[in-house]
Amino acid sequence: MSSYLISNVSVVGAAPTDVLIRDGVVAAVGAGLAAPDATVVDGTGLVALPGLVDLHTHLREPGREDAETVESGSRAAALGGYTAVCAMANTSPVADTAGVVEQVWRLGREAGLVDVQPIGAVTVGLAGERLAELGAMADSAARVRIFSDDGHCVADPMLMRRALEYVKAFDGTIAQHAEEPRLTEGAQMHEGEVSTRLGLTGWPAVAEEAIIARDVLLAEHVGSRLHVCHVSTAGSVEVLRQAKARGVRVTAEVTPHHLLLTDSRAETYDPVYKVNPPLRTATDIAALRAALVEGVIDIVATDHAPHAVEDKECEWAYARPGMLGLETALSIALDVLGPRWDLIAERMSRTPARIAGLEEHGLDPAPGVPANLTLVDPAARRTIEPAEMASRSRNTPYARMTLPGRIVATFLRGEPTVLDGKALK
Ligand SMILES: NC(=O)N[C@@H](CC(=O)O)C(=O)O
Ligand SMILES: [Zn+2]
Ligand SMILES: [Zn+2]
Repeated sequence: MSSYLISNVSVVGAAPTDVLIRDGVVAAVGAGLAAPDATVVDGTGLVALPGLVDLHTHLREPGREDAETVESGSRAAALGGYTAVCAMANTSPVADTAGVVEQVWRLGREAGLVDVQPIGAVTVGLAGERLAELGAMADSAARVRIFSDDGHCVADPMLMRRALEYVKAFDGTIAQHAEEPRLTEGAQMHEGEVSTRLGLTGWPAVAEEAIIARDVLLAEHVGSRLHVCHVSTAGSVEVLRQAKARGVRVTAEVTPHHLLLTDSRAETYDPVYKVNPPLRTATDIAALRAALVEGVIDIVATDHAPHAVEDKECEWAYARPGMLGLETALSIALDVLGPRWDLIAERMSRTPARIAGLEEHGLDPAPGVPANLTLVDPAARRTIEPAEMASRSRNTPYARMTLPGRIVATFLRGEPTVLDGKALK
């Protein structure tokens, strides 16, 4: 295995030092390290972070390889500074058996760009009727610990209770897409002033908040771990705050787009802004940002949702919801939070790794630690060009926006997956 000496780099915002990587682990951290055999990577002006971990990624394989594959999504992730991603189960076939989660896990190993940790479905076919074989997925080579019907809500409270109870045996987590389906029938965007003006059916905040309120009570009742996907409203933050104050075992994520973009984007009728849950208001954004800083929201997760051109470049009502996220998440976080590196490391690497149980990830560079890390140039600014993205899809809401920060290099177990801003595989 090779050795790399990252010189003069700021580790999570601290004063510049050197980081020596050897045999897949961090061998030493300190100023003035000498290693004649090592390849030198000039870290001047760069910040080293523990490799980012995404708890919510759609890779579309199996089934929609035209939109994304495990390999193309892994490349997008590595370019975004990620060393691990959790792949959502709403593929075709659905990842509701040991066979499918093992296939996704194996494809991730073969691509070798990030660790791909499959998430298993909660219910068979995401149909919300009976539990999938959670135990078999947990025992499989993929060692599934997070289960989610994401894209759909586990709306039946009895099924949700059973799922929470079942995963408690192996300290698993149910990740809920919180959307009361009876309140969002035909919904096209956030229910509010803009939807009224545009005449589009609204997706009210209460459809999310009602499910989160129910689920934190269920999780409390059975003593299980609940994770709330893509929290998008100020009211959800208040429900989470109360639950956490009571000691409920709940964690929550917010996406980069819900921290930055408002429902006024729908005025363009450009379906690139159509997403579930929908873009909300400036008031919601302010509450989400504050909650993320405070820790009421634990992590940033991308909800990277690639869609083929024909599913996005059509009339708003027919377009599929979802937007790309992996290649822009760190830039949005930097834009929203500023250069608060410890906070960024906490919300985008350490805590998501802990929630997912990925023990080799989310660790700051220190001697003996697996060398999963990313180097960021905080001074760089780049203009987002959809055609230049590694994803097979083009549905980024940031096209032609100039964003701060650039990923210069990413290391997975001591080997670079990205160098000079370019993927090596
Ligand atoms: N976020 C979305 O709008 N879409 C996701 C599903 C989901 O995360 O709910 C997708 O799979 O496309
Ligand atoms: Zn979802
Ligand atoms: Zn999703």
